[in-house]
Amino acid sequence: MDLKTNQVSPVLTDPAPIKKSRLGMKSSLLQHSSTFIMIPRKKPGKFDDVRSNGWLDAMKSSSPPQKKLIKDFNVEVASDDTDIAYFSWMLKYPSALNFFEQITNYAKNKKIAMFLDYDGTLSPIVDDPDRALMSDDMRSAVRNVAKYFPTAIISGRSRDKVYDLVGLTELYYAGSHGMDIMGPLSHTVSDDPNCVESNDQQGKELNLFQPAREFLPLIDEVFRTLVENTKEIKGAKVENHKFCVSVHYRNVDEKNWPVVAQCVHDILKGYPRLRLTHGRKVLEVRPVIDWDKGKAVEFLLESLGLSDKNDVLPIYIGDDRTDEDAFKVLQGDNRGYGILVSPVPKETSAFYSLRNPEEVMKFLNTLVKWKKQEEAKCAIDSKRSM
Ligand SMILES: O=P(O)(O)OC[C@H]1O[C@H](O[C@H]2O[C@H](CO)[C@@H](O)[C@H](O)[C@H]2O)[C@H](O)[C@@H](O)[C@@H]1O
Repeated sequence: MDLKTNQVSPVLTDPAPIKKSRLGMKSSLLQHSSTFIMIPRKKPGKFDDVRSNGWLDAMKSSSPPQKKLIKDFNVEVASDDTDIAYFSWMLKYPSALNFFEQITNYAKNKKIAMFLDYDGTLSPIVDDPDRALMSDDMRSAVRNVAKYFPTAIISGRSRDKVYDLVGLTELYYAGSHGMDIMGPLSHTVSDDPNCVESNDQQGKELNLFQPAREFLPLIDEVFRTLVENTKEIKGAKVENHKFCVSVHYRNVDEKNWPVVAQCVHDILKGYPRLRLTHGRKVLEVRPVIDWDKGKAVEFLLESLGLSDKNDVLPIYIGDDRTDEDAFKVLQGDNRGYGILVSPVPKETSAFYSLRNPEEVMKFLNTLVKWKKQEEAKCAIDSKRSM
């Protein structure tokens, strides 16, 4: 198939709706009663495309500001209006730490499956994506969680990159927003032509699922074009994540954000089979296929033999817009818990919240401690009944 010349609409932007003219009409000829009023057509401005399609608004709102927390006797004190807004938002999305008992009451006699995003969830957000390292303490928290619950990392980064950063063999990894999954061997999913048997670094047999395989040459081509066309924009950085491309503008002067947006927009016009989504100060170019982090969660649950079961509780922890697809999947039919990591109020389909990666670590450690206690109780009970 010629992936460049398909009829699909050129770009789907993620968060912001396409703005029509105030009257919802595209034409500059507005009909009024039976007469026509001529409105002079405005000369197109340099960045009209990215202004009118909402990209710039989405870019401006794409990452919460960093805020200092005041601590007083271990109690966070509302320092300003932002804190008050956060606390009232938490009434709708309570802290998974404060509501830990409710979570474990529900999880009793259920099998928890843990899904974790990487950036902003396991590692703090930093200026240089290559320096987004997770702490050793976080690594050991994730390792312990994986001892007790099937655990997968689902990241926007390439699978290899996220594996290098996490470095744990006990987990499953899905890169490129779920378009590159190394999951358990399973007969129910292996019939799909995009699924092949493979081996991980340790030689363990696994299933490799890559639903956007045919897009590889196209992604590579667009990556090289983006690198070339953004090279004059100070601070812009382009990453190749195999099945998607990230264009970072975190380190670009805000006055040049329209230049970044327009550049990506112009390139995408030539690739109708690719689309744009927004992440935290990053524009993400990916194939127009019906696949996202939510679909990856469903795929992994199926591969693990944990799909459609009442005694399974999937938990997904993530911080970004792309994680919302996974939250929605868990929200549907009350299947499981999405936990949004955010220090500021955000519209979300998650059920609970955590403020930052430190709280994520605390949550994971508390979960492991609870599980150990449950197992110890079970062991005592079964001894008594012998
Ligand atoms: O799905 P994720 O694992 O959360 O990956 C999403 C993107 O994460 C990285 O970018 C983000 O984190 C960087 C490091 O803290 C930060 O500099 C950047 O502004 C954030 O957008 C990664 O570099 C992207 O390619 C991922 O798509």
